[in-house]
Amino acid sequence: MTTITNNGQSIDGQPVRNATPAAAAGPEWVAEPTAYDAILLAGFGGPEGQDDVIPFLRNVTRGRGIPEERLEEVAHHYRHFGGVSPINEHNRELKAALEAELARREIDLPVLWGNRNWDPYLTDAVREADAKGFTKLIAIATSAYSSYSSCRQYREDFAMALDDTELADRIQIDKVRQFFDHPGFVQPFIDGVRDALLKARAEIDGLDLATEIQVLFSTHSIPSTDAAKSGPKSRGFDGDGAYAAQHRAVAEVVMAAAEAALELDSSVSVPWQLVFQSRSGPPSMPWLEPDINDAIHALKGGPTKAVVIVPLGFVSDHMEVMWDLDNEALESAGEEGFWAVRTPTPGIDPTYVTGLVDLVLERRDGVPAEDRPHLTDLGPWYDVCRPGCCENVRLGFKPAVSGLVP
Ligand SMILES: CC1=C(CCC(=O)O)c2cc3nc(cc4[nH]c(cc5[nH]c(cc1n2)c(C)c5CCC(=O)O)c(CCC(=O)O)c4C)C(CCC(=O)O)=C3C
Ligand SMILES: [Fe+2]
Repeated sequence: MTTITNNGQSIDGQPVRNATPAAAAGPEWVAEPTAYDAILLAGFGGPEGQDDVIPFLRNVTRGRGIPEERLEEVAHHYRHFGGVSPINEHNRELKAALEAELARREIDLPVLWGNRNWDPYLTDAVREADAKGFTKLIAIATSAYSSYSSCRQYREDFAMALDDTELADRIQIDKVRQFFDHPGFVQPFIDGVRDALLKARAEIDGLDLATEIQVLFSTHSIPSTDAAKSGPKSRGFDGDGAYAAQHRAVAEVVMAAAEAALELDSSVSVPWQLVFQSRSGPPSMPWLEPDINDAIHALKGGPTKAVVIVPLGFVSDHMEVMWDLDNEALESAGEEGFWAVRTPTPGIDPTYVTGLVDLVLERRDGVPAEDRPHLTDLGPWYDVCRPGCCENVRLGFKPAVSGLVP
């Protein structure tokens, strides 16, 4: 078994990204305690009928140079499910679960919900906040890692919503830290990998966990230029930036915990790799690789009999999980004759929901860094993003909230 590293050791043949551990990154990244009026649950948004599909895709891809063929392909994924993404329903359920958890803990914070790309929009949530007299919002974005698409774009869209509603001088939106290594987010993945390994061992006679199974941690591919810019410059991430380093560090933690739960001999480590999915953009533009399907086909001819697919980059079973994993990746595994399962996303797992409430409270109360739960050396992540953190070189500078002003 390997340990979490920041110091250039190799993890299962994958290069390790050098970076300053959070503890050494300076004390200034914990924000002052703040008396918030409400929580803003910020979702991606998705279509809820055939007529929504094209307008939704236009919203997502505005100004992004996504080829027309890719849009048609993605529209087909949605059409296959009646034009409905389950993501809005997931966020309704998450909102209800957060409200129940807040009530249980007697915390008086209403939850407002708004999406980046579909109704209800962030502008609706901001107007609702104003109508109710709320001026200080703490946002939870349904996205755990650092990158343009998974962090900064939410912050830019908050700024845009405040601009569009002309409420920027009345309403403040802060955002909880990226929670990739918060135990509430990680525990459901640990449980899922443990259960999958137990199932594989029970169903495949004489399975050798040290050689005959591969755990594939899958996340959304992003353009390599976005990956390189993910995380603050001062932390010194190289290569594919904080985005890749965070996923690798979390995967390490998940594997170590799952192996411990199976009481494997300490000499046995279960093979795993980080893979990417759902690439778009023109073929000429480099995105993070390997693609999950290529990675599965590459296992052909080796000792692998079984694959465990872990949707590490996602918080719920939305379209990227239902189509790209449950449809395509499981089919790729079938083509190679591999036994395969896909493990759950956090969804509304009570551990995850409790963790999200804890993330809000640590901001409200200004909990010091040393008391903040985190499972990797890379965290606990920043309350307030640094200038240039997760910037998008293709789209250029756009104003964002919840960060230091350059
Ligand atoms: C890192 C990341 C996450 C994880 C973090 C997070 O969750 O925020 C994520 C989530 C999601 N992505 C989603 C859907 C789409 N993403 C697209 C396009 C893109 N995603 C990107 C990155 C990410 N995406 C990028 C770099 C692009 C290229 C265009 C651009 O630079 O923006 C496109 C356009 C067509 C296409 O190119 O595929 C669609 C339709 C849905 C909703 C699913 C549903 O409806 O159930 C969800 C949760
Ligand atoms: Fe996406």
